[in-house]
Amino acid sequence: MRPLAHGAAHHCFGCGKANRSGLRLNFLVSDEGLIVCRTKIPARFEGPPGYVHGGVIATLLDEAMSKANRACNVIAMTRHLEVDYRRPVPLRSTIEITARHLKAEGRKHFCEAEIRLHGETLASGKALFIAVTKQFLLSRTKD
Ligand SMILES: CCCCCCCCCCCC(=O)SCCNC(=O)CCNC(=O)[C@H](O)C(C)(C)COP(=O)(O)OP(=O)(O)OC[C@H]1O[C@@H](n2cnc3c(N)ncnc32)[C@H](O)[C@@H]1OP(=O)(O)O
Repeated sequence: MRPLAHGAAHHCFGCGKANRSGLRLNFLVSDEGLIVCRTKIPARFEGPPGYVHGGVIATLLDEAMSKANRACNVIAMTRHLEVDYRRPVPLRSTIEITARHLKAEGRKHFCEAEIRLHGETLASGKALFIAVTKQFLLSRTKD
C-alpha cells in the first residue's frame, strides 16, 4: 500500500488538510486500486450517544469511493449514493474504510465501500459517480 496523493481540494470536509473542522482522512492505495483508510472518528461527529452520525458514515463511504475513482485517474462527482447501516459505528475506535472502483460505462463510474471494525462490516455503500472536467469541478472556487 502507498499513500494516495490528494488533489487540489485542500478544504474538502473529508480529506482537506486545511479544513480544521473536517475529518482530515488519509488514504492508502494498493497496486490493484483498493483504497484503505484507518481512522478514529472524534466525538464531535456524534449521532447516537457514543456512535458516529449517519451523515458522517455516508461521508466516509462517499469519500473513500471518490478516492477509488482518483486512483483510476477519474475526476467525478457523486450522482447516486446508497448506504446500508448494518451496525452502529463507534466513535474513537480504529475503523477501517475500504473502497474499490467496480466498472465504468462511459462517464458513469460505479464504486463500493465498507466500514469495518475488528473484521465486522458495520456499514457498506454503493455509488454512481459521473466524470466531470477539472474546469467544471473548480468553476466555483473563485466566488
Ligand atoms: C482538481 C482535482 C480535485 C479532485 C477532487 C475530487 C472531488 C470529488 C468529490 C467527492 C464526491 C462528492 O462529494 S461530490 C459532491 C456531491 N455531488 C454533487 O454535488 C453532484 C451534483 N450533481 C451534478 O452536478 C450533476 O448531476 C452531475 C455533474 C454529477 C451529472 O450531471 P450530468 O452531466 O447532467 O449527468 P446526468 O445526465 O445527470 O447523469 C449522467 C448519467 O447518469 C445516469 N443516471 C443518473 N442517475 C442514475 C441512477 N440513479 N442510476 C443509474 N444511472 C443514473 C443518467 O441517466 C445519465 O446517463 P446517460 O444518459 O449518460 O447514459
